[in-house]
Amino acid sequence: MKRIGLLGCGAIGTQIALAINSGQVQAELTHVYDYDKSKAESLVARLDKKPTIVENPHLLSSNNVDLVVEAASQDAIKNHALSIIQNRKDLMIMSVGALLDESVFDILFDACHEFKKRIYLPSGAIAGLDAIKSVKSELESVTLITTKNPKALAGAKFFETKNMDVHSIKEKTVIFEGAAKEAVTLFPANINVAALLSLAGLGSEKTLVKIVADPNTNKNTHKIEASGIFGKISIQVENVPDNTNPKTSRLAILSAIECLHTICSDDIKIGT
Ligand SMILES: NC(=O)C1=CN([C@@H]2O[C@H](COP(=O)(O)OP(=O)(O)OC[C@H]3O[C@@H](n4cnc5c(N)ncnc54)[C@H](O)[C@@H]3O)[C@@H](O)[C@H]2O)C=CC1
Ligand SMILES: O=C([O-])CC(=O)C(=O)O
Repeated sequence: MKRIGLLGCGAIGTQIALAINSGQVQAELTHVYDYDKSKAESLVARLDKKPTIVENPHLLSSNNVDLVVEAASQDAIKNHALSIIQNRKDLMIMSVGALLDESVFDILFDACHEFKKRIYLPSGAIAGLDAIKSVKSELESVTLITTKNPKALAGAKFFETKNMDVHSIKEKTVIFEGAAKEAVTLFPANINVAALLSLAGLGSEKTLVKIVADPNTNKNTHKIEASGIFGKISIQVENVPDNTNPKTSRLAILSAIECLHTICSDDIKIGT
């Protein structure tokens, strides 16, 4: 059975830990870390089989684990992903936006080859990555239109740079249009899906992102429009937000659990 270390004990990390605890994912959660120790403590209190709370992220991967699951932040990837791979652990990443920094991507790509380790990127809060990957060589345009309630967008760096108060948005408003590369920097906790789409398809400069703030929605909606020699793809998901973190969709959590289940089980793999 695989031994898992968890980096980040918030909305996604908690549900992953509970899925392991219930046996839905056949693995052993052995170590957890969160820079807010109270988050790690409240998570461990909910588990029957208690993992060790480690005092720093390096202890996650220097211990005897097979895979580290990151569900923390882009900074956590920038600061810790390389040492996890160098410690010869596989890594599952939720804060995929960090990989649009080419220096981060290249270093991790090379490290995976050198240390013969894998990085897994679950499909997260979107659908259709299988198709985007398959048509990659024939893609001509990809646009992601993401609509969230302003309260799910609150706190993003974007609002500091624009001197805009998110709570003053009273009607459906396009607040950002630009390349995925810029979107993941300005909305680091909201649009990691744009990074997934970029990495699967046209890259972070050519993947276009539109972010819409809609005070009348209670869903996190992601619409992908892609076209090229192969034809057209149009996929929309209307996600229920997690009840502890409105930025994060329920689908992102379920996708992380399904990805981990696939990694941890020896059976039939469905889909690309
Ligand atoms: N790939 C995808 O489709 C999606 C990715 N995400 C991303 O996944 C990550 C986790 O999401 P949630 O669990 O919803 O967030 P959350 O905010 O509920 O939980 C994150 C936890 O990680 C901890 N944390 C943050 N930075 C840390 C660091 N450098 N070191 C240690 N602990 C750290 C926080 O204290 C918090 O407890 C976020 O970066 C989020 O943006 C979220 C939704 C979809
Ligand atoms: O969960 C979502 O709807 C998307 C999200 O926050 C992200 O990609 O960072």
